[in-house]
Amino acid sequence: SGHALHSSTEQMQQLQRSEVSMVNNIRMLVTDIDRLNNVLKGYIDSWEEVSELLEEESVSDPSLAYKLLKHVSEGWPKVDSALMTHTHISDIMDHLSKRADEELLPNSDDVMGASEALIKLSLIYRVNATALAQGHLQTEQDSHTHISNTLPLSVSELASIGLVGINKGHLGIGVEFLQAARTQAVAQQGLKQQKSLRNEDTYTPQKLDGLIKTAVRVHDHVLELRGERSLTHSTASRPLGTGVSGKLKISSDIQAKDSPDSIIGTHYLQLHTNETWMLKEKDIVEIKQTEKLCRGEDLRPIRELSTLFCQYMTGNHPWLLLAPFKVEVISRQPYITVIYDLITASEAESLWNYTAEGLHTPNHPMMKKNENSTKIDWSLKNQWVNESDQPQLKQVTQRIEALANVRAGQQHSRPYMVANYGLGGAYTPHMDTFGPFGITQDRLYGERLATAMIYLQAPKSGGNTVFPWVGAGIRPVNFAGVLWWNLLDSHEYDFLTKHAACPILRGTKWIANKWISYKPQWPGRNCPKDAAKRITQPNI
Ligand SMILES: O=C(O)CCC(=O)C(=O)O
Ligand SMILES: [Fe+2]
Repeated sequence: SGHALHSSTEQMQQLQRSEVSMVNNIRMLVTDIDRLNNVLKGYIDSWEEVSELLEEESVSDPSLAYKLLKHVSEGWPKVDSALMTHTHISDIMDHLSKRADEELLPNSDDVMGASEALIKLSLIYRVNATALAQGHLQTEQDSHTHISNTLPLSVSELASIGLVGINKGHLGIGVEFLQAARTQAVAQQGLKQQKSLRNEDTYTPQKLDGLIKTAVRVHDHVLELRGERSLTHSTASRPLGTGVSGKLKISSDIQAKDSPDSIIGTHYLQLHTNETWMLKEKDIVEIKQTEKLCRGEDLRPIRELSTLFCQYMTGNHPWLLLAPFKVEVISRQPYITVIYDLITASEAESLWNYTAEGLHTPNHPMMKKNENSTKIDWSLKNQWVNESDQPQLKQVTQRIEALANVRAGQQHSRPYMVANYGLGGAYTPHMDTFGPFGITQDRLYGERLATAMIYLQAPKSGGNTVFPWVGAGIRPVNFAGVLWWNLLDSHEYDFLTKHAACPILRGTKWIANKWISYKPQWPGRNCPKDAAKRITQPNI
């Protein structure tokens, strides 16, 4: 198995740095070998000139003797000094040959991971495959179309990505990439004929036509049978083939008429008691709402949005009277806030620098199964960091403690989880809690009462944190924290806190999570007066 380099942009940057130095070494090696090669070849040539004339007794011939002596006396010092470079050559070769043992190198799994990432990005941000082929990253975000530059993709790259898409069940995207490959192949065919070049691409327009025809047939069939989207597949909203569109009934259209645009808040909680809906519809709605939020939509009605506000807050802590935090209320129920400048730039930087060397693929206890067996998928690498390893974390904890009126220090909770996302890095919808369906728990500190998540580095584009059942999302901002309460004041789970990280489109995303545990809060907090009543606003 590989090192899953694609699941951490930090490790891909490390690879890029090492690649630059490796290629520089290879350049030096080639120069040294060329020089040695030339000198040795010159010596051979010079010898061959002399040796052609040489016969058994011929060194007694004065001119020949002269030539022989000159050949060796002038040539050998050059050979000798050229041979001196062999230590340099073997040093470089030594260095290069150790790379595979000492460094994480990508393999075909990483290329597959990168293809899947491109498919995921296309699906969620509605990337235009034809534009992407030509080096324009055209996406839909914040309800607008964004265009930026990227590298153009070749016919065979487009075709392989398209086939990965189809194999992974993303038929609409797959067909789009195959069509983009075909357009490119046709354009290049003309060009190649002009230059009378041989067509070396294995994907000819004819071959792609065949692939597209089959893929379109499968696409339309799946759309008819299964609809537009499930956890395991996606299609375009309309059939792609000609002729069938008339008789096709489109299930998502019918569904759209009967159900509200979005199912959020108490409406969702009411549906919780309906077992059939929970089994059949919940995951689809969740994924669709997550994807809308990732594109920057807000799913809530204006009447709810109009109750939100920003404010300086102290958490009633005297310490923070001097320097209150800028807090933005993202949602009142559940209570989700963004706390700006929760960490300083230098604290954030030293934390990710510290973590960069020790990143590893997390072993998520709920990786395989989660509530209703939805697969947890996260493309990130992480490390757990203690306050004693990074002393400035103590101050960060103190700020969280003061603002949220909790105990979150090293003796009251687990270390910070510092994570770096990968190519298209995302985290599918999940609760941060161990329960109610989880297989592990924290016997020492109890449930994760609240989550304080800090954006150490915000990606340039994509990577929002979204709450599909709240109908709200957060655009990451450098050094801001997001705080939410996973348990209600009645101590029950708040299912509305289910959240996801949208795939990163561009840039690097580093986060640090402090999970505030349940048990250590008992000495400092009152018991709930009314267990059945939701208490809307905890201390901040
Ligand atoms: O990165 C994000 O936006 C969310 C991260 C998250 O949900 C987690 O680490 O549990
Ligand atoms: Fe989470």
